[in-house]
Amino acid sequence: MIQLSQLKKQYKEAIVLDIPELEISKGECFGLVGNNGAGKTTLFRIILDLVRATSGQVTINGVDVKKDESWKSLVGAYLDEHMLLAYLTADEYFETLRKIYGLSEADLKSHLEKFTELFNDEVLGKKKYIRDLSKGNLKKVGIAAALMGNPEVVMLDEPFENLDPSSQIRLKKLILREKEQSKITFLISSHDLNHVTEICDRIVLLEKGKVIRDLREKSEMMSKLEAYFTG
Ligand SMILES: Nc1ncnc2c1ncn2[C@@H]1O[C@H](COP(=O)(O)OP(=O)(O)OP(=O)(O)O)[C@@H](O)[C@H]1O
Repeated sequence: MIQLSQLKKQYKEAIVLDIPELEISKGECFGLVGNNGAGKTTLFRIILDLVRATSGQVTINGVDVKKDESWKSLVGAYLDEHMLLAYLTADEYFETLRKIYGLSEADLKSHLEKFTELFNDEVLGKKKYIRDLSKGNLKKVGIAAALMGNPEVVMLDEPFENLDPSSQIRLKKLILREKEQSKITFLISSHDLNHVTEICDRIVLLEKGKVIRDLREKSEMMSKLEAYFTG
């Protein structure tokens, strides 16, 4: 589904990403971990063509993301609040996306119903601009937006960050449900090893831009990651 080849990103002298080969299969829940500055966000930005790699390429369903826009209809992403429209309320924002994605009002209603628990009555119908929402509620809006329009791939950068414990548990359930029902390919970066190992089938560990572990065996993910991070 997503193929990285000979991917390198360099800022002046510093090589911040160096991934010779990596394939993410359809329906996989792919977790990305690594310490601050390891290159997780840079990798997500390159996949979304928000940042250009110094060399190498990313393809989604065989399409080079920097040469063709067709992959964009398959992908939903929430990396940070810059992806939102801060001057709208959450309801106005979802309504705007509904029109962009060509969904019916009923489609939008049924999509947002999936987020009732996660929103916890703090997001919809509030007459509050997105810019005035708490960091956790901003994140919830971004995640709900990323999952709109039946994407085949959903990329979430640090989805658990700033969420209260109840919301973290609700989000985990929601991702697991979507993964089961919609066969979405998830790419999730996280510093929360418990959450990411619980929901992901595969964890890639980045260190200084390089893949140093590619863990697919659920039973040993946590121990291998703990061994690395306690190093
Ligand atoms: N525009 C830029 N100019 C120079 N260096 C950059 C730029 N963007 C990112 N970097 C560097 O690239 C490296 C990787 O950063 P990145 O944000 O991808 O890491 P990360 O794994 O997402 O970190 P964190 O866990 O802190 O979010 C860092 O050393 C960062 O300073």
